[in-house]
Amino acid sequence: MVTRKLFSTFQAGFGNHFETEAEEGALPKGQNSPQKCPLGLYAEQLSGTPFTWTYRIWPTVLHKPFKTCDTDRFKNWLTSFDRDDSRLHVSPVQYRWSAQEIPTDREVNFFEGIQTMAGAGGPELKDGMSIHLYACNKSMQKEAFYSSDGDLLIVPQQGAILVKTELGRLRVEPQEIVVVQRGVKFLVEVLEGNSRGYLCEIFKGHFVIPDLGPIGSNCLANPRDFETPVAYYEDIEETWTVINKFQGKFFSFDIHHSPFDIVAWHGNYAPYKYDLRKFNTIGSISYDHPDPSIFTVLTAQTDDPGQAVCDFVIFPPRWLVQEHTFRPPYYHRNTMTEFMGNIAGVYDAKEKGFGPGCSSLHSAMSGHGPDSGVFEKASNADLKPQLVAENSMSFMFETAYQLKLTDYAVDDKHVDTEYYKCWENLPKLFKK
Ligand SMILES: O=C(O)Cc1cc(O)ccc1O
Ligand SMILES: [Fe+2]
Repeated sequence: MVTRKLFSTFQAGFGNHFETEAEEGALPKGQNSPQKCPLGLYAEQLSGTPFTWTYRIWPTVLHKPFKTCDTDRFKNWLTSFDRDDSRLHVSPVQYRWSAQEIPTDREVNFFEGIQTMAGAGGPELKDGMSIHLYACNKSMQKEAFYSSDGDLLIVPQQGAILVKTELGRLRVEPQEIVVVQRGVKFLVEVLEGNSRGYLCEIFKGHFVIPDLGPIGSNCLANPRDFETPVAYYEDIEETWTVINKFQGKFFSFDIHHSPFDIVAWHGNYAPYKYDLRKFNTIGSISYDHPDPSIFTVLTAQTDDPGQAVCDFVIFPPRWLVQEHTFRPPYYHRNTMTEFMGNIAGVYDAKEKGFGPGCSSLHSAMSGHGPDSGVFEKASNADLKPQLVAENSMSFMFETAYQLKLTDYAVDDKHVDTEYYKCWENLPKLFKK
């Protein structure tokens, strides 16, 4: 018999220990591993760490043998950046790229449409991160995926997607993000056809909300605005394939049932989504331009305090009121590496050439800052309160690692080879 339970609710909070059951009484009371689980379910622990206990119709181990996967399907997804690989390039150039094209002549699902841009380290020692674009037009069917390599932060830019995970379902649209952790099986349905966006994969640790320090108890991304799904299951007996990325290689196995068969779970290792429009943005109310670390939504830290595997930072619509200040970003060089993307609208440091879907990279210590048009305007602006980036949303993946670039990223087909020209007209203003 086929049963589909549909729930549209979610659990609010960040990193909470949640418990949820799609059938009454499915969660064991007072213990994790009873001699016999309620409703004849199998107990299976998913340790990330932290941990989640799942109660499912079939344990994960019940599958046909692992096979190596048709590697061509995922050939643009690179994972290990420390290996000697002729497809990787080292460059301090300030890069800007056009949006990834969504194929029109063939069907591509979410994972097949992943195009790696840059990365450092790899999953072997669980240290590093990588950045990708995705572009797809097809929903996945009878096929699910899990990564043994790291956690994925998905930033849709065009097209709402349904992220169906073992622990529940999340509908995610542009201006929202979703995090799916290592090991969690999931598939992606394209709800509006053509879809694209950005991905950050971290091989170390997990994303957390940043410590607020002197900001105190609230602002930035408030914990209650994170949404974790409730349990959802399918009791369907038919052949499914599960694809596994393991140390950058792709494997698969067949199972005789839907992998989305977890009837109840409890724990604090679970996917979540967040609506970037809920971000409580703070800024200077006196003078000067603060570092955009105050716009950090999520951070994954290395072992060195303040050095991030990845800070996920956004540039939402906000008021600028600073007096006697050059209000856009200052010119700077940075020990961190800054990858930026534009989800919607205009980024205030770049009036032209960085439209929605575009990306840029400013690597460690490579100078960058506003283009000459923005410099001219902001140096002479009447400094009344100003709403910037109205209806816009840009973001940055900022990392302490030095990134290597892929063939795609250095190919002139995608690179804005004129990028350097946006600074060329900066005038000499020096007068003795
Ligand atoms: O380079 C960028 O556009 C990102 C950025 C913005 C800002 O306001 C200050 C520093 C910084 O790196
Ligand atoms: Fe910068």
